[in-house]
Amino acid sequence: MPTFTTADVDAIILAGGRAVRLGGRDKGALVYEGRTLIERALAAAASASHRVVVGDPATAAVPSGVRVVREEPMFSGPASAVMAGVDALAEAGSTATWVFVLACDVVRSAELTGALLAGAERHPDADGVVPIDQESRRQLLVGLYRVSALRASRDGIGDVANISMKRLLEPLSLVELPDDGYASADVDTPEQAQALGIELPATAPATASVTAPAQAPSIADARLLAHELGAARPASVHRAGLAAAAGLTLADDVTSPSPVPAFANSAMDGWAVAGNWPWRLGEPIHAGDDVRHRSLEPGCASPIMTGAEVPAGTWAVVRSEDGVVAPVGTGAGEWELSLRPGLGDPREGHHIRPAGEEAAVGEVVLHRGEVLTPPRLGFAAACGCDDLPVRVPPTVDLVVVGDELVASGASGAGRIRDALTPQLVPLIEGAGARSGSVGQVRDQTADIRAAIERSAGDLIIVTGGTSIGTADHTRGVLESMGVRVVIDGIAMRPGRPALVAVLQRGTVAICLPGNPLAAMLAALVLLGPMVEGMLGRPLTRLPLIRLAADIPNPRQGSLLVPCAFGPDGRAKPTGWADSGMVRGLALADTVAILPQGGASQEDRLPALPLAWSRP
Ligand SMILES: Nc1nc2c(c(=O)[nH]1)N[C@H]1C(S)=C(S)[C@@H](COP(=O)(O)OP(=O)(O)OC[C@H]3O[C@@H](n4cnc5c(N)ncnc54)[C@H](O)[C@@H]3O)O[C@H]1N2
Ligand code: MOO
Repeated sequence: MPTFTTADVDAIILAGGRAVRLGGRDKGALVYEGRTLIERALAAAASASHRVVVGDPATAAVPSGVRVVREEPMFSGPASAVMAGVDALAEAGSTATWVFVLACDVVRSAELTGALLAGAERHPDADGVVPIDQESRRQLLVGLYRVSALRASRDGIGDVANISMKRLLEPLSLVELPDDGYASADVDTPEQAQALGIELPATAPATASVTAPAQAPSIADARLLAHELGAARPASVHRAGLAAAAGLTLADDVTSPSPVPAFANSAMDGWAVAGNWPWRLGEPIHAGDDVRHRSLEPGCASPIMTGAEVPAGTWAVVRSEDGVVAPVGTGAGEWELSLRPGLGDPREGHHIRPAGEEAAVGEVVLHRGEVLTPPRLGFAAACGCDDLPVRVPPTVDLVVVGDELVASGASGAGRIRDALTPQLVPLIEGAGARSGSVGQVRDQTADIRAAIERSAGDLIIVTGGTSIGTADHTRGVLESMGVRVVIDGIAMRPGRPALVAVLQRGTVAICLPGNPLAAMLAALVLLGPMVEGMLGRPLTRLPLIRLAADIPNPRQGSLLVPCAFGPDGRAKPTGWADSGMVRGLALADTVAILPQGGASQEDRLPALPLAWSRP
């Protein structure tokens, strides 16, 4: 039983921030999947007792009955807006214990509200529940908070204008709710809006071409964008036999065609027994025997093998080491079974695996989006499945650009051995995609364009030529092809100049810088999430690691550092980590993501996992 009902819960929709990165547009009025962001947030809190929007009363379009209030002073920040909402709810006569705070730009908050309520029910002493995203950031603007705790915090602080949400929530004891699917992500940039298909009214230029200025997304945002872009691709589905399905992704939920186990069976070698002992011994039962026409009479026992079906009437199974068989009376060829001295009567069902213990007929046993691991294939077989609905892995074509590159032998005399193809092809396969055509092309606009146009892949990876040198043509080629750019640079080094664009025919192109470490790091950020999206898998959460020593990062954006784990489990830089190098990553177990400003040994840092390395 819920400890509180939704009548105890109000909602504050935050819709009044200055959307600076969106060119100052009114975020609440943007339309996602047919509804404005304010409408979506209100719908996410549809069951709330009272709902209030904190935004601009002059422009916010809300249904009748929903109040719009404004924080004082205007634009004094989210904490101030939340408390304006709390006051407005009290004025409206609400006495609810809990309040949802939903920023309208968290377009998928509806996916979280149920879990937030459940979290508050599970933790009755908590002051709030907040999602924690894949980069271990608390998403405070899509939370459920105890109203009295918010008020008490404000009373302690005094003026909440321009204080952070973190500060307002400091005294609250919050429970974290893992948000594995990025449902708590907000729409901050034109790229994110575009990736979601949100049209931006023309108050400011949206990113229309490769050269349009755009803010480089963080690694977290780049992963999210790549995943969303992948997920937007139409799914291709087929049925695969179990052997062929290994490692593929389920396209649909799978229900069990039979109960597991299909029949009640013995968990031990011993005797099936019925009634009181001593039991008279009957015919043995072997695994595979059909016992539908047999039944065990009271006072009888049948020797039974592990896994054999127990006949009707069986009370329990006695293990072979727990029973003693002796001739009956003077020994007329009949035998009886007794329990060893000191053992109590068997309890009903002892050592019997009941039918349907693991799965019932028709029960969903495997879920859409799950990868078919060896144990899941075994489970599918046990359920009686012969083939499964799976997603067809996307094909990824690789175009390696560079006049100087050679495919074999040593570098020298202006020739550089191609060090990317040998690592990108297995990276593609390891991500769950199929490697398609692999070709090297010259630094010529026409050649690069022809390679991209020829590709029949679901995704094209182009390496090299992303920079601004006279021989760097990749950007120009894309521009001339009228692509839609989704990512133009990632706020990280090495790997900053990566580009993600959607061709007019809908195929996605990932352009990686030519420097080998930069290319691999950008590929590690973008490729896995994009393929996960294409396969209908959730976005993998980044693992958290600890450093062996502090590492500074005085420059802008994240610094990516290939590291090896020491015996103490701490990550130590491998060295050889300049953008043009290849050795450092070859020695690495993980890649630490250092935020701007650096990180200390105390921090738990997100890292790019390397699928081939030990954890
Ligand atoms: N004036 C500026 N120059 C550069 C900038 C900049 O901002 N201003 N950015 C630098 C950064 S950061 C990177 S990363 C690189 C990106 O370069 P490109 O994507 O244009 O790549 P290329 O010029 O084609 O090659 C760079 C380097 O990598 C070698 N390479 C290329 N492909 C391979 C391969 N398959 N295997 C091995 N090595 C490869 C190539 O020979 C060059 O040495 O630009 C900086 N410059
Ligand atoms: O970003 Mo470049 O990728 O630093 O080397």
